Parts: sequence; structure tokens; C-alpha cells
Amino acid sequence: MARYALLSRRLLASRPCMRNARTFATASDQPQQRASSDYRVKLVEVGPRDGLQNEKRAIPLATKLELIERLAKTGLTTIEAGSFVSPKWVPQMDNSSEILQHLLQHPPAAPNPLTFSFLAPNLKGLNNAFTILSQHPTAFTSAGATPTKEKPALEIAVFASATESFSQRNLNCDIATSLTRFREVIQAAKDAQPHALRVRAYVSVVLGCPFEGYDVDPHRVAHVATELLEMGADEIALGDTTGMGTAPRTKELLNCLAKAGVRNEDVAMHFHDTYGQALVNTAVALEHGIRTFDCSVGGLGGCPYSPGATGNVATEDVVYFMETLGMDTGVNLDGVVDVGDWITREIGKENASTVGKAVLGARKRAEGDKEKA
Ligand SMILES: CC(C)(COP(=O)([O-])OP(=O)([O-])OC[C@H]1O[C@@H](n2cnc3c(N)ncnc32)[C@H](O)[C@@H]1OP(=O)([O-])[O-])[C@@H](O)C(=O)NCCC(=O)NCCSC(=O)C[C@@](C)(O)CC(=O)[O-]
Repeated sequence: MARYALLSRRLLASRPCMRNARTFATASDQPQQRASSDYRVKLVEVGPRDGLQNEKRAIPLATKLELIERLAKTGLTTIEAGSFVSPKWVPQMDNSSEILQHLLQHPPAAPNPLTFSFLAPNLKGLNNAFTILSQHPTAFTSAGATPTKEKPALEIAVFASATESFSQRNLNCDIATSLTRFREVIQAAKDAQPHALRVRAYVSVVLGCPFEGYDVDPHRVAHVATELLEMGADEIALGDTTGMGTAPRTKELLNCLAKAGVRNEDVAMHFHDTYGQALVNTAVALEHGIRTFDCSVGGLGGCPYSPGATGNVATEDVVYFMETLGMDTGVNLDGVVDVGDWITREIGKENASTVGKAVLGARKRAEGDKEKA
């Protein structure tokens, strides 16, 4: 890890990405899977965490729980439900312990088994999660096991940065220090008793930084990602935190990661739609072979430490987009449209989903036609 921190940005930029596929802690001997799974897309709903973390008004615990319960009914299988960060830094996430507790005691009714994900930036955050988990040791499945409707799976997410400026603003430390902390978090999550936890690792500002601009070095992203995989992270989520990503730069980034040995099945894309490019970039990533995409119902979201960044790409828009391409998300479009309509009204935000608004408008017109007839 230290070698990445010590190399100058210039040196990194001039280095070609590694040509030979590297072996990471999580790599298996299986060849990249194609065939029918090629049409299956996994959507990770981040609305309850990324979608709400930036809201200034306190959102009641009951609203957050109802949001998760409503989302669970739509066919979504992975829901980012909270964040064990410092409440001084992100006050909105302060009731994440209660959320985790509730989800373990009362797993939401859902058509599919669920995985819940929680952010943890350090051991303190992870230990806060462990305090709740230790009270319900049999209420969730282990990392490798298949979750059931009665026993959800749990995942911890760490979040690194591709630029030093964003790392300082978001985590109050440089990238090297954050990676040292994440190594401890990942190790502790893997060693957890009675169950190991799955670990997702974000790399933020991969296609543009609010403080350093568009020119984020893809080689730097690849280095941070490979470090996290070598530590044992199960998945890398590439965050276009600012929504500054474009189609050619998304392609360049993914090619760079592939050359560094990062497998498509270990990558998730996390697009924000600030410049309206999220679906175009999604298409590029899909074409590249990525099959996991983050999204937020109603297009809620924004990072408190990324000024000007707006919401995540809307779940409704991604579901519609994937379906028009013949991809299978397993998510009920009408169901997520209803949730987006409900939560945006509930918290007094504009519904940022284009598809959500179109479907709601079409329904209204159909009702009007029915009344006239
Ligand atoms: C990492 C720290 C804590 C360092 O912040 P720090 O101030 O350097 O931490 P510290 O270790 O000096 O501790 C300061 C105080 O915080 C407490 N503390 C320390 N850690 C925790 C914890 N885990 N949970 C609860 N409390 C904690 C600690 O106990 C102490 O309390 P005090 O003694 O003053 O009463 C802080 O910078 C932080 O919480 N940052 C999180 C910022 C954040 O949540 N950002 C949004 C999520 S990232 C994101 O949205 C991007 C993403 C993931 O969506 C992808 C993308 O779009 O790119």
C-alpha cells in the first residue's frame, strides 16, 4: 500500500496499467461468467443511506424504516440502510444502530432474500455495528451463505477516495491513512463471530473531484481499488460522486481497471446524475460487462462533502432503462415508482426521477380518461 501513497501523481499517470491479471484475496479460479447471467443486473438501492444522508431536516426513524420496508417489497435484493459514521460529521445517519436493530428483529416482508449494507469508516463504526449484531447473533446469515427471507445477509462498506483533497474533506485523513484503517475494518469484518461479514469498498470521485476537477487519474483509481481487493474487499463500488463522468472517461476508467486485473464481477458502478450523464455512463459500463449498479429511489441523494453534487441516478430510471435493453433487474417498476412518489412527498423533495414522473403522469391521464368514459 505504501508504494501507492509514495508514488507521485505524475509517476502514476505515466505508468501503464498492469498488464497481467492480479490475484486478490477474493479471486476464485472460475472464469468470468457469461451466458444467461449476462442479462441479469443487480441493483443496489442506496436511497435510505446516500439518498437521505444530506437532508438537513431530521427524518424520523419511522420514515426511514418505512422506506426500507417499502423498497424491500419491490424486488430489490440489496439495500444500503445506514451508516456508522460520526454523528458530528453526518447527523442524519445518527439512528443507524436503531435501523440495524429493527431490521434484525423484524426482517421486512420481501419477495426475495435481502442483503442490508451499512457504511463504517473505522473500527469505532464497525464496533458500533457489532454491538447490535452481538445481541442478535442468529438473526443474519454469514458472508458466504445464501440469505433467506427470515435471515438477511449483512454487509459493511468502507469508502476510500481517488483524490487526496476529497479524502481529507470526507474522512479527515489522507488516502494512505484511510487505507490503513480500512485494512483493520475489513479484517475485523472477516473475522467477525459468529459470522463473517461481506465487505463492499467504495472508491469515491473516480470521474471528477469537487476540489481537484475532472482530471482524476484512472491509474490512481486502479491502485486504490486493487489495494482494497488485496485487503479482502468483496466488491469495489466506483463512485462518480460529482456526476462529472462522461462516456469516454467511463470507458477509459473501466479499461484501466481491467488491465490492472480487476474483474467485472467484482465491480459496481455508483453514478450520480448531476450532469445528466448517469444513464449514458451506465450503458458504457453495461457494455463493458459490469452487472451491478447503485441507484436511489426518486433520485434522492448527494454527499455532504461534495458541494454541488446532486442525487444518485434514480432507481426508477435505471429499472426502465435496463428493461428497454432486455436486461433483467427483478425489480417491479410500478413498485419503485410508488416508493419514489411516497418518499419525495414525505420529505418534501422534488421527485428527480424522469421515469417516475412520466409513469405517474401516465397513470393520472389514464384515470382521467376512465372518469370521462
Ligand atoms: C471518519 C471520521 C469519523 C473521522 O473524523 P475525525 O474527527 O478525524 O475522527 P476522530 O477519530 O478524531 O473522532 C472524533 C470524534 O468522532 C467520534 N467518532 C469517530 N468515528 C466514529 C464513528 N465511526 N461513529 C461514531 N463516532 C465516531 C470519536 O469518538 C470522537 O468523538 P468525541 O471524542 O469527539 O466525542 C469522520 O471523518 C467521518 O465520520 N466521516 C464520514 C463522512 C461521511 O459519512 N461522508 C458520506 C459518506 S461517503 C459518500 O457519501 C460517498 C459514497 C460512499 O456514497 C460514494 C460516492 O458517491 O462516491
